[in-house]
Amino acid sequence: MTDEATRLGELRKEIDSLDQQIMALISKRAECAQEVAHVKMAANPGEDVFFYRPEREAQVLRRIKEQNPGPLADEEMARLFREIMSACLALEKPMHIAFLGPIGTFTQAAALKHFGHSVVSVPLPAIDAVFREVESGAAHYGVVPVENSTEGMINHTLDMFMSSPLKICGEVQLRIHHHLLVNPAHEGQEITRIYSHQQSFAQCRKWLDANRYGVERITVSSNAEAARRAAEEPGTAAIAGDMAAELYGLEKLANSIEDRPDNTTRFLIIGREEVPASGHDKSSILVSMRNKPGALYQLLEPFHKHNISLTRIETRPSPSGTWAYVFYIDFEGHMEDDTVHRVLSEIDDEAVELKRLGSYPIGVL
Ligand SMILES: O=C(O)C(=O)C[C@]1(C(=O)O)C=C[C@@H](O)C=C1
Repeated sequence: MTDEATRLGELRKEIDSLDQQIMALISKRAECAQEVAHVKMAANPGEDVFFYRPEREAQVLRRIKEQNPGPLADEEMARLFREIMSACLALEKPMHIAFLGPIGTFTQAAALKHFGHSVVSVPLPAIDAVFREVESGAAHYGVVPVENSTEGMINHTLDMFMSSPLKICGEVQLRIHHHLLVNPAHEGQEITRIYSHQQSFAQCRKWLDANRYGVERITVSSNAEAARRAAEEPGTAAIAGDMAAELYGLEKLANSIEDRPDNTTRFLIIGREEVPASGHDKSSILVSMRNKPGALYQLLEPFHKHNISLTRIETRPSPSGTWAYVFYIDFEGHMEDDTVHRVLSEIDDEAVELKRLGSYPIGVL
């Protein structure tokens, strides 16, 4: 036997033994999670038990990232534990997650990044359909896009919160890479049409102008739908991501064509329950003020006075017409915190309406 073969043999034996230990530990962990489920059910007989604990999951993943000894990257290690927890939770209760579909969209990728792959993910055709599915109890949680670093807010999602009773239970960010995709079976055909979602066209506008100027751009309902059409129609291409490319067997004619290299979309997790504090949280509110001079100052002053960091403020037109304008505000902290409590009661004194959309762990993955 060569030296290489001997050494490889030793190392593989060690890997086999480590795998066995990892498997035994994961199985023990899964048994623990099953026991957690029994404890939860015994303590709340006949009630709707909350098996999924977003604040606990955030704490576990943060701890993993902090204590990771390497050589695996923190994100990689957290991803592995994300999947272990997802599988453990599925033993407690299989989760149904509604997302803005169809299958293969970035929203599905965000849902799987946040919840892991042991959930049942349910594609729905529109943002309001995702809200309805969760409101009715048909899905445990929903995932919808809320903002993109290149294109700004997804107003439809913001506006849904004006009328929906749902809470924001989490957030997840996804780096968005768009590719120009074609069906390899159509090779040699001149591309005369490009399909994509309106947001993706906007995120790749400069690249398209520089590289495919004059080619007809056809807006469709999602990137996945664009990929489906490109797979079927010769002489067409799609702008979509990896998941859609894989799903429809498309090939990359050009890779990562987004105009900004940091192109990122933030998604919200919507659910029916409020989330307790995880120790590193964010909150969201909707506020309408009277249309008078100094209204915006009055709204922001309590945040400044109590040293609370705002992470976003957006203005939206009022749906009813009785509100002059509506502000959507994200800030650091949890509504259980004393300071946040004080800020909100000061705003409440001045506002026409204050709606608490929820407090949730700042995205870990
Ligand atoms: O700690 C709990 O409450 C659990 O149910 C266990 C566990 C885990 O696997 O760590 C599983 C699911 C929850 O979402 C959070 C954590």
